Amino acid sequence: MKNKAPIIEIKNLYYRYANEDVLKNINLTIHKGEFLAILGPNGSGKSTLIKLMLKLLKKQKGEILLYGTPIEKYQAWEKIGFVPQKANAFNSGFPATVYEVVRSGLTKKTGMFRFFPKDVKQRVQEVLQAVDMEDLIHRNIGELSGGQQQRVFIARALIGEPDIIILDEPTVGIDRKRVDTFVHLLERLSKEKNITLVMVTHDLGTILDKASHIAWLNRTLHFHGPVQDFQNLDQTTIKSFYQTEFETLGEQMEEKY
Ligand SMILES: Nc1ncnc2c1ncn2[C@@H]1O[C@H](COP(=O)(O)OP(=O)(O)OP(=O)(O)O)[C@@H](O)[C@H]1O
Repeated sequence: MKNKAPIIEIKNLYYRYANEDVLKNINLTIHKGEFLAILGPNGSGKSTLIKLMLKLLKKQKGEILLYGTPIEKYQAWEKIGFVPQKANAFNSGFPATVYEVVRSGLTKKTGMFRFFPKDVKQRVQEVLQAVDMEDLIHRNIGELSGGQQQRVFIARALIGEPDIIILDEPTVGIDRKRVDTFVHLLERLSKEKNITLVMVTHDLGTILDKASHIAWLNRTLHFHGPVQDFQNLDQTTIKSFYQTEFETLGEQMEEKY
């Protein structure tokens, strides 16, 4: 990854909730165009790390640089799209159409006022097309399946023309086959639009042939590197990541858990 610009740099990062150390000495650099999957057991600090990168939590100790700027001073949030955990949890009566949900991704911050209303409609159609959802533009969001709702949220993130999209477990509650299609869509966006992706996931089997890099977190960062290097790790090393709950890597790759 020579000559690729660092987009997110995390240096000596620690985080503590009231009486629990959750992140310890995290050092991680994410470069332009990477598709990074963040993996780790429940409660290992994955969501906390993502929230710190997005300034949804205030940094306590260590450094976070976004495009080379310390996060405290960073302003260009329109470059960073976010798809939160359980975005796909609308009930069928939720009173918003797919069009409205996607349009709501255009905020003052993302430069909505650059667009005339006619152009907004066109932009919504374009991003829905990118996720193969343009036919459902007038449907109510709550009437869609979990996988379809997640695609709408990707479109919502895309409408601000982000440089990077951060996703927190976007595939929870979606069946295996649809997860594969969804992750394939992300991979395509990453390649075609050169969008950097950071995705927290439990779907190791699905992610291994799609992501470019893996970060294995369990309060500390046990591994960070290209996916091929992760696949070449020996089983004793991988076992130490899981601590207690361990199956062979082969089983992990075959089974969704
Ligand atoms: N707001 C909070 N206040 C106190 N403790 C919290 C808070 N949010 C998370 N925690 C604790 O911090 C630890 C890490 O949580 P976090 O959500 O970052 O883990 P995670 O790896 O994303 O977990 P999961 O895979 O289950 O979503 C957990 O023990 C959790 O209980």
